Amino acid sequence: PVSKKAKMRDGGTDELDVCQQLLGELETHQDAWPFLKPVNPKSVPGYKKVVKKPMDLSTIREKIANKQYSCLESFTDDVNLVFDNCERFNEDDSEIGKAGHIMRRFFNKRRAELLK
Ligand SMILES: Cn1cc(C(=O)NCCN2CCCC2)ccc1=O
Repeated sequence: PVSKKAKMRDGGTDELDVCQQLLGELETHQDAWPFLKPVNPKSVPGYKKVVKKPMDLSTIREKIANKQYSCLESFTDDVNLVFDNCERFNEDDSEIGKAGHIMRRFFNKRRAELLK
């Protein structure tokens, strides 16, 4: 049977390259400001109780560095968690709620483009 290692394609962009490319584009997006660092539960009343699994772009950056993502799918799950948490806690027409929708649309569009 083909070993897992054998799946690596020399020189081709593998899944990890796609994750790093996508994360870089998310971090530098003008509407990324609510998502760059973990939400500070002291300065956001109710957040700790409401949001069971906090996630943010700096934590995702750290998980990539620590090789904690096995595939693009596990990376995508954490990115979606950022935006799902945002929808749960913020009104759609709030500044942060609007930023979350913009960022999620941007992510899905760029991911599809990079996988084509
Ligand atoms: C994702 N999210 C973020 C916040 C938030 O206030 N983030 C801090 C944003 N500030 C920008 C410059 C310093 C910090 C609140 C609710 C929420 O769902």
